Amino acid sequence: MATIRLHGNPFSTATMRAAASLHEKQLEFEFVLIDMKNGEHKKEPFISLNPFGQVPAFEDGDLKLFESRAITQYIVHEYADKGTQLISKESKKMAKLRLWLEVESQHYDQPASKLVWELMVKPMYGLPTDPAAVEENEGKLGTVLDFYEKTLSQSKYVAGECFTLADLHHLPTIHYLMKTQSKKLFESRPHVGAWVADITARTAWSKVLAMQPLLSSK
Ligand SMILES: N[C@@H](CCC(=O)N[C@@H](CS)C(=O)NCC(=O)O)C(=O)O
Repeated sequence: MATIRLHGNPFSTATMRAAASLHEKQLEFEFVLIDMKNGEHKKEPFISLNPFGQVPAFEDGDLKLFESRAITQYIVHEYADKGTQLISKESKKMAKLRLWLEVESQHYDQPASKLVWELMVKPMYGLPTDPAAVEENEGKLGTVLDFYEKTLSQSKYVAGECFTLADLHHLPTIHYLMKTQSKKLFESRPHVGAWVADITARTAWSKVLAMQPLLSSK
């Protein structure tokens, strides 16, 4: 098998998303650390892998990809017979799964990522949090999570009774938001809270988090 390489930073949500799919699929891969503090993501050789200068980038033999959700989709299709089955062969189940991949990227991710920025990243860099942005995005995320609560009262995972790629895509932002005041948005909705507890307890996810202290010296 050709060497799989994931280029990124272990603290980046998009890198964590791609890494989670590799660990769920029990694939061996080489992690190439991109030192973002020194702007390695804006220079060669990384910029040839992602012209937009954002982590992660990915290689599998002669295939080169960027955009974390495109990377995970490739991994789950190419390695469908390995590790956790994260997609479905049934077209109706797959349609629902695709719908939830869209819900995550088009409705959930924007307020969730803004809250991660305001409540986790800005304080780390000594920048002031904007309370108005927090209030606005907590409101937006709460509305989105009301729909999740309804869905998760009818099925264990967002796209049905099995953990899928649609659940996995949420993990990085949930991980950071559960360390902030915004965790109340998840915990105050009982089915959402149970889903968060379930998906964050996965072995593959603990392997993603284990990449952080090991590589945090750079
Ligand atoms: N949509 C992209 C987003 C990638 C992204 O925003 N990466 C961040 C780290 S999580 C980054 O590289 N930020 C540095 C920058 O934009 O200059 C993906 O999912 O891969």
